[in-house]
Amino acid sequence: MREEQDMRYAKDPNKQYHIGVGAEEIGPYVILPGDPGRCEQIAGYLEDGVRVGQNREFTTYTGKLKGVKVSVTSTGIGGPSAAIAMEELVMAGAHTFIRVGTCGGMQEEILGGDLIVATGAVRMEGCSREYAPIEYPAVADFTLLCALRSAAEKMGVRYHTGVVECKDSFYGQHSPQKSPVSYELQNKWEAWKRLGCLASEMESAALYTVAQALGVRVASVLLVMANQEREKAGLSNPVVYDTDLAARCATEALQTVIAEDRKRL
Ligand SMILES: O=P(O)(O)O[C@H]1O[C@H](CO)[C@@H](O)[C@H]1O
Ligand SMILES: O=c1cc[nH]c(=O)[nH]1
Repeated sequence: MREEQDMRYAKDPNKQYHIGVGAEEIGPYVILPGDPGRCEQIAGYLEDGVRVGQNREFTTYTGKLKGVKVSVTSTGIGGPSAAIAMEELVMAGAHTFIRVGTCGGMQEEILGGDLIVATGAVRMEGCSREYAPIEYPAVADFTLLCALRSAAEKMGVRYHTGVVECKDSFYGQHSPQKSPVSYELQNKWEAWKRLGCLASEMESAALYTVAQALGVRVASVLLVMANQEREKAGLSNPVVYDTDLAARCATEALQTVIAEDRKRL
């Protein structure tokens, strides 16, 4: 685990430069939503969750689960800001992360409202390449995956486990035909589908790769917002925006992991 602090650019020597919070305010376990607007709702699942920082796209709440400090920090959209959040949280002492996000389904059996527990992520984004050669796989932590799957089972919700695809252009996913490189986007999308990718989103590949580089644990649980493949096939396409199910799954899983860590450490 990385222990040194890199505070060269911090305006306040006790706070990380971008996320605007320091070691005192951060727990070792962190839930990472993309949207800052989701932090308060997720913090509602913590004991005594209070807002401890806000800077740019990074909003942070901290409270407790099973008596252990747990934080919620938003990462914004895309790999670069997610990587910054993770790097600074690790420098502030965090070691275990669960991303709670939204995604778009890619296989016809995946419905809006389902959960995806992402075992791995296709690195079609740019950020992870600055942490590991492209041959290196973006995979989630196995303990966290098991805890997320058990939590989803316990909740009795529809969920799927498998690989998600990550890219940098949201509209390249949804309107690839408009892009000058449509030939590449469309051919790759077809390949990801044939390879069984469950859903598309933007941060897991970077987070999984950065976590490997820094020696920390991460996994993602994602709410399927909609499925463009169902729409294309003329099937019903429910659209669900509320990520509460994914947040509940993440907090349930974290409680298990905290209890296991307590026994182990
Ligand atoms: O809902 P969040 O966590 O932001 O995740 C997904 O939603 C955003 C795009 O709308 C991207 O960040 C994508 O990964
Ligand atoms: O379709 C979607 C939904 C959420 N996030 C994405 O990146 N794509």
